[in-house]
Amino acid sequence: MPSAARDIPNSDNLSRTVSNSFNLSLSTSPVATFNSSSSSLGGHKGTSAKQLKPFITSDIKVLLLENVNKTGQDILARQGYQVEALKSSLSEDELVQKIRDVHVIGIRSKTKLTSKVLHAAKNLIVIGCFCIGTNQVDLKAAAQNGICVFNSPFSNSRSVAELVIAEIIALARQLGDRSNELHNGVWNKVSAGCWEVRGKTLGIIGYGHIGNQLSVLAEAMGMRVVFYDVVNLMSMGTAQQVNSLNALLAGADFVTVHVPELPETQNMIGKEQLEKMRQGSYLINASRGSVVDIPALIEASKSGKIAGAALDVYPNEPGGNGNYFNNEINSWAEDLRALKNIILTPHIGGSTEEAQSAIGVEVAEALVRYVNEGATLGAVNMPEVNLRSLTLDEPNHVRVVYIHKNVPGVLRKVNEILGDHNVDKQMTDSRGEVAYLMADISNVNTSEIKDLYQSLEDLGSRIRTRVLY
Ligand SMILES: NC(=O)C1=CN([C@@H]2O[C@H](COP(=O)(O)OP(=O)(O)OC[C@H]3O[C@@H](n4cnc5c(N)ncnc54)[C@H](O)[C@@H]3O)[C@@H](O)[C@H]2O)C=CC1
Ligand SMILES: O=C(O)CCC(=O)C(=O)O
Repeated sequence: MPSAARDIPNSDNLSRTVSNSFNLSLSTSPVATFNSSSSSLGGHKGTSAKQLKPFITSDIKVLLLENVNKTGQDILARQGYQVEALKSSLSEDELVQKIRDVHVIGIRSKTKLTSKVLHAAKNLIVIGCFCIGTNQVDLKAAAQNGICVFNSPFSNSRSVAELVIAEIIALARQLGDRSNELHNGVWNKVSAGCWEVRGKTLGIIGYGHIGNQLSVLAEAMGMRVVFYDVVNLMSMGTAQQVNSLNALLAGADFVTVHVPELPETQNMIGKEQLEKMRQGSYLINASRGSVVDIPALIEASKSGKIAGAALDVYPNEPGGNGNYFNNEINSWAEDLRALKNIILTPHIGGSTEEAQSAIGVEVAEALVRYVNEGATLGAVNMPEVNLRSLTLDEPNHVRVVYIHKNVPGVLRKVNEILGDHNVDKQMTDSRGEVAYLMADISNVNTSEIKDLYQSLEDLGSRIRTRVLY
């Protein structure tokens, strides 16, 4: 346990030595939070004020699922938090049980944090998605419960782009089939239907972090690149933006999809779109399983319209390694497995040592900053609010974090409460229905902290109050 954790007294004998435990950097001492239950960091409304006490770092319970990289586990453990790391995901029912005591949860793409799970998560203050996609989390329900969500927006983009490059060449040369045949002892030296990629056109749907990287790599191999995106974007190299999905589908030899999972991207590539693609072209999907209609792809492959495809993502993905990918999980799985020149990978686009290590650091640091200092920089469901860290020459300071409903008149009431003290700095911002206020106030007597906390808790607009010091 770090020394700072030992320095932080309980609420019954708060002493000013607490000020010495202000966070100076992420790698040093943590800052305590004034809680609304003995094990929470500002629980849901309705918890008993009698149990108020500041947390010590070893009170913080962190649950990491889906084999979060050791870099991230170590950063959280070094803070003195209790870290439990599991290799697989958990089902909704298992999560509802397990998440009750947890303050911080770290997941990857498979764990579904639904509104039912979040409702059971009475102590949860923050979610770390150790990946790019955040579609697996009900972001709105999280915000409404005062739970901040972080992700890693681009640490695995390059890894995905490199996988797609490998797949473009592998599909063009039917590498998967030749390798399978020879593994089965069959020598089948053919050139029919095998191509160089030089001079071919790559169509990228969704020209974001991954699409950009891919664009550069594909041009370096002599491919022509066109892209379609809902936003007008600057092209990398000599890539050209086209103004419709249909134009992209009709003009590309290889089509690759890199859009987020959204209502608009559901079955974005279905029967109609596959019909618009060039005869003998190829489709790659490493975005989300909901984006491509797989039964339609199976038909297009059987008819020869599509010469090959690479899929890294699926509608229902097994929760952990070793589970079968068969018709019980997706009714078309066995049909898909039987097709020629279809590369099937188990959602490994971002699975490289480099990407996972970088994601571990990035997301764990964001979680620590949020738990210890209340900073929401980079949050995907809350406004971005930050104040410089408190320093040792600011004794008797308290940092107040107040997450509230974004309705008129709240700031006036909050400032009436804070106004009894000296407000040194304050920042507030809103995002949709939720607003986030952070204030550093000085000359606060320890005896006043409980009242300050309770006054904020009693406001009708309150979603979550935290007092860090
Ligand atoms: N297979 C894997 O392991 C991985 C999969 N992913 C998936 O890839 C997706 C894309 O990742 P990034 O490139 O980092 O995201 P990004 O957010 O940087 O780029 C997405 C692009 O798609 C565009 N877009 C959104 N809706 C669209 C629509 N309806 N039509 C056309 N364009 C649209 C956006 O404007 C944006 O330019 C992620 O959301 C995630 O689901 C990400 C990382 C790893
Ligand atoms: O492997 C993972 O953690 C998920 C990768 C992914 O799909 C993402 O980053 O969105």
